[in-house]
Formats: sequence, C-alpha cells, structure tokens
Amino acid sequence: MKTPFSEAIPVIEKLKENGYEAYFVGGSVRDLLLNREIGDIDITTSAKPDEIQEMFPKTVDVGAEHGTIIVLHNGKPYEVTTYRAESGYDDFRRPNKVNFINCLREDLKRRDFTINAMAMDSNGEIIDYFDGKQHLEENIIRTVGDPGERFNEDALRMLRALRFSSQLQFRLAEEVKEAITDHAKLLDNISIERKTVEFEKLLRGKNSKYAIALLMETGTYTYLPCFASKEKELHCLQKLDLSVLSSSEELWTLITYILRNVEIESFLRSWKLPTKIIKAAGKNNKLLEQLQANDWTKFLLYSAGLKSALEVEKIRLMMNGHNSISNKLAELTEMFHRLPMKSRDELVITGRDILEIISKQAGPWVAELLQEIEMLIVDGRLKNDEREIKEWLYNWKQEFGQNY
Ligand SMILES: Nc1ccn([C@@H]2O[C@H](COP(=O)(O)OP(=O)(O)OP(=O)(O)O)[C@@H](O)[C@H]2O)c(=O)n1
Repeated sequence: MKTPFSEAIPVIEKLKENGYEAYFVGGSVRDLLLNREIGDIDITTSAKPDEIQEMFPKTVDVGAEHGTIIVLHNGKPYEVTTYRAESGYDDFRRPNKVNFINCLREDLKRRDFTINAMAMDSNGEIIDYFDGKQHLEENIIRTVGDPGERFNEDALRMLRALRFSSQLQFRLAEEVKEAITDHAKLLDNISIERKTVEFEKLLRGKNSKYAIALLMETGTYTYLPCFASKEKELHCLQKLDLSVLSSSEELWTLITYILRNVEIESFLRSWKLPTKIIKAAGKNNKLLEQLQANDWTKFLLYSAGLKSALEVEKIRLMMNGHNSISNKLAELTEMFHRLPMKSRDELVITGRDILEIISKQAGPWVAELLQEIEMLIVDGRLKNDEREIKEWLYNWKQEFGQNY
C-alpha cells in the first residue's frame, strides 16, 4: 500500500546513495505515531542546499539561506532541509567549513517541542532523543530543553504550543505555561501573518476551549490584533464548538459577529486577511443583522447565495446552541434548490428590455423595477419567461407608468 512516507522513501534513498544522512522529521513523524492524517513530509539531511539541488532534477529554492529546498518527486513536494546546527546557516556558503554528518541530534535539539523533535529513518525506525514518544503517550506538550530558550529563538512557538494543545487535545506542561506567561511580550516581534495562521488553527482545533483558556491565562491574547481587552468575547468563543467551522470565511464571520462593535474591515485588515475573507465576513455580518428581525425568506436566500447563506446559518445555529446543524443546513440547501431562480444571470430580461417597453428616460427606476421582477419570480408569483414578464411590464406601464 502506498503511504505518504513510502512515496517519499526514494528521496531519502537518493540522498543516502550520495553519501548523506537523511531522515523524516517533525510533524509527519508525530502524526504517524498519533495515527493522524499526515500533512507535509519534511526531510532533514546532512546534504547542503546546493548539493540537494544538484542531486534532484526538480527542485524549488524556497529558502536556501535557511537550508531549505523543495524537492519535487513524482509531482509531490518534499521540504528537504540541511541539519540545523550550532554553527548556523551562514556556513552553507562556506561548504567545507562544517561537516554535517552526525548532526541529527543537534538538529532535533533545536526544534520546538519534544513531540515534534523525533526523526524516522527509511526503515521506519524512530529516533527519539528527547522522550517525544513518551510525551505523546502522556498527551503533554514539553519543549526540547529550556522553554525560555526555545521561545527566544522563535516567539511564534508560544502560539504553536497553544495551537497543538487544541489540535491534539494535549495539556501544556506547567513549565511551558509559565515560560509563555513570562515571554509573551516577545510576540510583539512576530509578523501578523504567522500569528494569523496559528490563531486560526488554534480556534479550529478540537480543544479550542482549553487553548482559549491558555491564551487568557498566559496573557498571549493581548498580543493578538484588537484582542487586548476582549476577555468577554474570548469567553464567548470558548463556549462554542468551533470544530464545526469548515472555512476561514465562517471563522472570521463568527469572530467579527461576536466582537460586534469593531469596524469589520479594519479589524480583518489588521490580521492581514485576504480580501476574499474580508468581503465574505462583511456580507455575512449584514445578513446576520437582517436575520435578527426575520427568518429566511426566499428572496433573502436568493440574494445571499447558497455559500453565504450556509455560512451564516451555521453561525446562527452555533450561537443558539443547536445540535442538529447538518440537518438544518440540508433543509436550507433544499430550500435554495427549490427557488425558481438562483441568480440574476438567469433572469430572461434586461434593463434594456424594460426601457424599450416603458420608453422613459433611464434612471434608478430601471434597477428598482428589475428587482421587483426578480422578487416576484423568486417568490413564485411571476414566471421567468420573456413573454410573461413583458406582459407584466405592459400592465405595469398602464397602471404606474405615468407616475415615473
Ligand atoms: N517555530 C517552529 C516551527 C517549526 N519547527 C520544527 O519544524 C517542524 C515542521 O514545522 P511545521 O511544518 O510548521 O509544523 P508541523 O509540526 O509539521 O505541524 P503542522 O504540519 O500540523 O503545521 C516542526 O515539527 C518542528 O520540528 C520548530 O522547531 N519551530
């Protein structure tokens, strides 16, 4: 049977044939031992970036200065990174100065958590210098060595600790929690893009409730854009089962809905989110507002479109503590499919047709009339048929035409 690892073995073998050491490392080894779905496969090696590039026909230089080259094998990308070693990456440019053979331990020592600091050779043998396996069994997150040192090397690791606690449903070791509390301020130096990725994963993990509690307990939440005084809102997020969310659009719609008083666009821009998400959250919040007064009507569903309608409905159901969300969403989907028309593109007449029949000067009234026709069709009171609509327009002209 092909597994993500067996497909990657030729990459390791090639490195070894050329006299280098090479191992699987990091998250993929952790996830294999946890029986979780395997994400990206990372390989660590004693070969230097230029040597990796020479050995494989298809490579992408994604950060040779940090020792990382992507190797494409059978169309799949593998991140191949030269051992991180004490002497630093600078030595890649002076290839004869360092010999990376036997530096695996050094490499693993520089990783964030013991559960992420295991390697696996091409025979499936696990190399575990820092008790990662034991900590996996104990469901605990511990740093490799001193937590303060690891967080000083990269402050994002503090948010990673919280995100893993949520995704894997692991506890944070007491000394890790304390070090995060002491070093939280270092998060000021971390780019917002990196924080956003971790925050999303943290919220969408299985134990977001615990991770949000940790955000508050360690004070790290104050280093997230616009969250400094939002304890009440974080408590609110904590009460929800966020694992039902299936997209970033849904997540950020929910967050902005809970925050209520923020200016949505500038808030989301401060998280450097893509325009697509900013637009969706803005539109969805307007819908949520409309739905506070009334339930779905055919026309509201039509105007929203199925994608937004489902996003919004899921959030409404979550907030109301509903426990049969998928049934309700299926009902709404059915209601959408029963609509006589699903989008304006399907409308068989245009503003030009209206002008021809009514023969008055163009103005906002044309768009208003088009919308009225759309509403009647969506409501099932008029057929989306050219002849019928034109007949309706002639009648309209007779009745109201003079007043326009
Ligand atoms: N700030 C970081 C980021 C990553 N790593 C190391 O690099 C590996 C790969 O990192 P990444 O791909 O970001 O995360 P994964 O652990 O693979 O987890 P996931 O794929 O679920 O994001 C980690 O396992 C860890 O050993 C680290 O030490 N410090």
